[in-house]
Amino acid sequence: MNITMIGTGYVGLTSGTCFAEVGHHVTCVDINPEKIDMLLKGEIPIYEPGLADLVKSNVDAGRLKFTTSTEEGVKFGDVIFIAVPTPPQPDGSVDLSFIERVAREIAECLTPEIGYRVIVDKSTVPVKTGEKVAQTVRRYAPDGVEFGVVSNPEFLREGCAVDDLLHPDRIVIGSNDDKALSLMQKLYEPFVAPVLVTDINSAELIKHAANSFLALKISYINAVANVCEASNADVEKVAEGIGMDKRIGRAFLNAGLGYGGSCFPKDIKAFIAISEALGQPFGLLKEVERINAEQMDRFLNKIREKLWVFRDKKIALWGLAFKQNTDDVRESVAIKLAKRMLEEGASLAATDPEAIGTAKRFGELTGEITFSEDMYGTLDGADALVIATEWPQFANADLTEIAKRMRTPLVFDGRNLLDPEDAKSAGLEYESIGRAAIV
Ligand SMILES: NC(=O)c1ccc[n+]([C@@H]2O[C@H](COP(=O)([O-])OP(=O)(O)OC[C@H]3O[C@@H](n4cnc5c(N)ncnc54)[C@H](O)[C@@H]3O)[C@@H](O)[C@H]2O)c1
Ligand SMILES: O=c1ccn([C@@H]2O[C@H](COP(=O)(O)OP(=O)(O)O[C@H]3O[C@H](CO)[C@@H](O)[C@H](O)[C@H]3O)[C@@H](O)[C@H]2O)c(=O)[nH]1
Repeated sequence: MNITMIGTGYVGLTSGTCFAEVGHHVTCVDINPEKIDMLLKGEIPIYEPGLADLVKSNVDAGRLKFTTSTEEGVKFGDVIFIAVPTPPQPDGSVDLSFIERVAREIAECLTPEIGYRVIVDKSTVPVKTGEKVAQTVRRYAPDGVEFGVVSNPEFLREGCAVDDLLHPDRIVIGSNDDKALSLMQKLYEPFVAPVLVTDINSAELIKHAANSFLALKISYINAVANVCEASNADVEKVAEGIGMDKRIGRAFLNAGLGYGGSCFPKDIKAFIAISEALGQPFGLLKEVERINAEQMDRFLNKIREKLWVFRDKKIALWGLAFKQNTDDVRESVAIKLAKRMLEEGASLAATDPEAIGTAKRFGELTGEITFSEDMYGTLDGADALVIATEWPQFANADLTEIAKRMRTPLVFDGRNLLDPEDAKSAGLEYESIGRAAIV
């Protein structure tokens, strides 16, 4: 089938490429000419394992194209996906202006001669957005145009997006239009995954409810971690023990500095705002947010207790990305932590396997900070090492080398990557989350 992806950001590029990979013909549209120029030159604007090769092979096979023209995209795709940003407004509610604009732009390019089009929302949007999209397209399109509107939320995780897209746990398709639903089922035929068909409102709600539940699991284990610390228990063992119950599962029970990234913080805020607007305040999610914010304060207190003051201390910071296997620093807890330590007068030597460039461009880190690709180099003369992102390189670090390089071998592990006994044997004074400190 012919597919158009409007918005060639993280979701548009990865999912457009995967649709091409399973045999569809895909045109990716973006209003950012620099991004499209890069892609036309064979450069990939984001770091995502496996993506560069997949883009290249599908471009070479003639199944994947890039353009800045929405009109070209609307003429091309029987199915037109919307994958544009849905950022938060200051009050937490969702800014839907990008979606509204795309709905108008699609409408203005539709003609009765083009034939039936399915307009699919892949962006994360509040329940009832599909109804608004349908109204907007109807209002701005010429008479006689035929279209259906679908919600098809995206569940990919950054860092393993290609695998998540090619082998999803489930595909959710929501629409009140039977013709649109049958085209969507045909589109997803090459994927081996259960397909859940719902009405459009339920599909939209599934996305916010799923992300909120995952964030709830993270805050839950972080709250448990605090109880573990107070009782000399080990949160890793507790997570294993509760996770072995199939009804609970071990995934998303990694205690740490809390969740960040471009999705969870904004989507939890959005779901709180949506529920409130519908007259159903969701206090539980406010508590999830509170616990998440508190994790950072608790961790900083832990460092403060040992260092006494941050001023004039050299701290090695391992991690800038919001999680492993990505160069994305949007809403990164590591960046927030770095800002707090810089504000208190520490000097930082930061490293990250992929996110140094994005962190520099992000521009939020000002003060005494240097960046280095050499993770051991950041330790020379350091008063403390702070681990903020769960990269495997950090988990597999040479502990003796860490101890050798530092001025005082104090390690604060915000992602529980190291083994406390191994750290102790290597001569490190080691603090982590929800595990008794080993001195
Ligand atoms: N990043 C993720 O992991 C992820 C996963 C699932 C869902 N989502 C959701 O998907 C949506 C997109 O997220 P993202 O991370 O891909 O965003 P992004 O910022 O990486 O990309 C969005 C792209 O849309 C383009 N754009 C904006 N207006 C446009 C227009 N009128 N026409 C054409 N292009 C336009 C921008 O230039 C940008 O390249 C959001 O709603 C997000 O919540 C994101
Ligand atoms: O046990 C865990 C798991 C994750 N995290 C943190 O949670 C955040 C989000 O991680 P993850 O969910 O893996 O990354 P995202 O790429 O943001 O993916 C989430 O957000 C996407 C956008 O909506 C959804 O599509 C995905 O299903 C959903 O997992 C990161 O800061 C992680 O460090 C933890 O602290 N503990």
